[in-house]
Amino acid sequence: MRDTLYANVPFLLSEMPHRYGPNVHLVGNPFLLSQLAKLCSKGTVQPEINRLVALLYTDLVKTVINAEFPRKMVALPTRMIDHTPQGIYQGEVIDPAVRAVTVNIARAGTLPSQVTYDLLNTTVDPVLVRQDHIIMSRMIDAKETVVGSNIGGAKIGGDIDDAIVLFPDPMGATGGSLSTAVSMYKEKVPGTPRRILSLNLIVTPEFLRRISREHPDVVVYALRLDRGLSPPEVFGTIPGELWEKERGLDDRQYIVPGGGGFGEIMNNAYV
Ligand SMILES: O=P(O)(O)OC[C@H]1O[C@H](OP(=O)(O)OP(=O)(O)O)[C@H](O)[C@@H]1O
Repeated sequence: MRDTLYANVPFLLSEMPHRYGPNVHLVGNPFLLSQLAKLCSKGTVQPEINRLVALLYTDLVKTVINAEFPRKMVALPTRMIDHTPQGIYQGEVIDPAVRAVTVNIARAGTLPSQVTYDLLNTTVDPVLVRQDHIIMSRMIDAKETVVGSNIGGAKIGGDIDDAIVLFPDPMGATGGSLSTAVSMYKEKVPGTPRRILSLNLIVTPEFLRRISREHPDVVVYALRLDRGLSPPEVFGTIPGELWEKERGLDDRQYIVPGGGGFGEIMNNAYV
């Protein structure tokens, strides 16, 4: 007789309520919000910056694996099998036979993608895990307003058929970078992905609007929603209720309250 206790393990994601639709998940996690607040504050410099980014992504990726990755039933003998035939764990584990591709959106996405890649390699069969690289930058006009995103080069290591494709990028500001990257995959990389996931530390309502319009199939997991420049009537409302009025970007398309340009602070390069 086998114990079915772990045959169907629930995973309840702690989420902030919102009205952005079912493909947006605003993770509710006080520990991570504390670490993120530290990361965003003025006195935090390297090496603390990268330590915090790595810590936050380690947790966010685990959350996403729990919520999104398929599972399978196993019967794995434990060390006790030498003493008793009952020494077998029977229950669910993350299915190791799933393809996963993490995309490094250089530059702020580089460390998050490396953390994601390393964690995926310890969770599913490493043969099925890949990291791609895209060099991207937001283009600005003479007034320093962001006018689009430009791909300067890419190393794509194969197709994405049936793969879970992850885009771990700290800031979702205008959504231009993610939208351009996802479009490139859809248009130029062969195969139909199983799922496309965006893993962000901070997103804006503007980012969510653009992604949900241009790529409604993308599922977003974010640790924080920033809408600090919204008119007063927005504050206190459930996020997304007054979506058209919500504003998280300043005139230079930086996130408010935000934490500065993460590509800049992580690389100590203020261009
Ligand atoms: O949603 P968007 O408006 O496209 O902005 C977000 C992009 O900007 C940041 O990157 P980083 O500072 O590395 O790049 P940048 O030079 O393009 O700002 C961030 O990590 C995103 O990649």
